[in-house]
Amino acid sequence: MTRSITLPSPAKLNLFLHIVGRREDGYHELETLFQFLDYGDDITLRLTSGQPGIRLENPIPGVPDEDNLIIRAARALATKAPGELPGVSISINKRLPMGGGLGGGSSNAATTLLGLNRLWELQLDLDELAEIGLALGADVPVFVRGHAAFGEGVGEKLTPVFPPEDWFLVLKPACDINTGKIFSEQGLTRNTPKMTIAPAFEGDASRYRNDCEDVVKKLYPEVKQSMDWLTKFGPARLTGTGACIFGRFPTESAARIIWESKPSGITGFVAKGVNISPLHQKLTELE
Ligand SMILES: C[C@@](CO)(OP(=O)(O)O)[C@H](O)COP(=O)(O)OP(=O)(O)OC[C@H]1O[C@@H](n2ccc(N)nc2=O)[C@H](O)[C@@H]1O
Ligand SMILES: Nc1ncnc2c1ncn2[C@@H]1O[C@H](COP(=O)(O)OP(=O)(O)O)[C@@H](O)[C@H]1O
Repeated sequence: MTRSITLPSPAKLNLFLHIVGRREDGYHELETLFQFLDYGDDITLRLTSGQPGIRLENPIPGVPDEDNLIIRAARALATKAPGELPGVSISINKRLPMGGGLGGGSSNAATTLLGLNRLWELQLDLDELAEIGLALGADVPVFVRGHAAFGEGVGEKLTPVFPPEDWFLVLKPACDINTGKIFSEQGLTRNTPKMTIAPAFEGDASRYRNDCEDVVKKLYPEVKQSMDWLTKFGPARLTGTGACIFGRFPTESAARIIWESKPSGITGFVAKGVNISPLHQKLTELE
């Protein structure tokens, strides 16, 4: 039996994000293109047979353990086990900014689900894990399935796509944005027409956008400033409901040159877009 495993928990970008309607429960219906980045957190899961229970060795400041998506995912998975499970000790090396629109919490949940499914030898398939994930957050299923995808509904209806694996400069303006606040804004565009076919790529900037961008720029001048700066070098876009923005580049060095000239006070990183999640790449290597 494997006793310990360290797995990546990558970021996602919403290469575009359209709001095409609203459900009766108030949730917004989206059309979005998800691609992963080869950059993110790492999670180590270690079985502790003599010591039952689920423990997080390094809690995330500001996130109580009961709310932490790692713990919530582990507990949700444990309810699917037929009998007694060995205990597990979990630690996280957090690199992704929280509340940045990079899906860090959702990715952590997916990595925990897939990792513990293997360590606990539960043999749940991806459909079952995606269903457990969806109850934790709308972005969890795409991380569970691990392929770049056109997402519909709240993001749970996924069609695999193959956008080009370009390089991205991701900037994190110095503000925290609450997803619920953006979706409750009056001025938000909620009536973008639905697409008839799943687009494989968002190359044509005039057709694809992020519908949250105008509202976010108005409410958070930090985002507008970063966007104005990045736009000098090419098209820039918001991911999710922000706060992170990104620019696309054909090579790593092209992205790094711009990164090195960034104004002081902005954090961020350079990473490659990938269509197979680094989590799934690692799990395949371990087979
Ligand atoms: C917008 C997206 C796009 O990938 O990413 P992020 O910016 O969070 O990374 C996601 O759909 C985020 O989904 P999820 O992570 O489940 O959102 P939550 O933070 O739980 O949502 C907080 C609140 O926002 C509103 N909400 C969220 C998603 C949605 N499709 N419609 C909504 O109206 C709901 O009021 C919800 O209670
Ligand atoms: N393991 C986790 N990592 C990050 N955030 C978490 C985690 N568990 C719960 N959260 C909560 O989820 C919120 C959204 O975080 P995150 O998923 O990183 O951003 P976003 O949804 O904007 O992409 C955080 O502000 C935090 O309160």
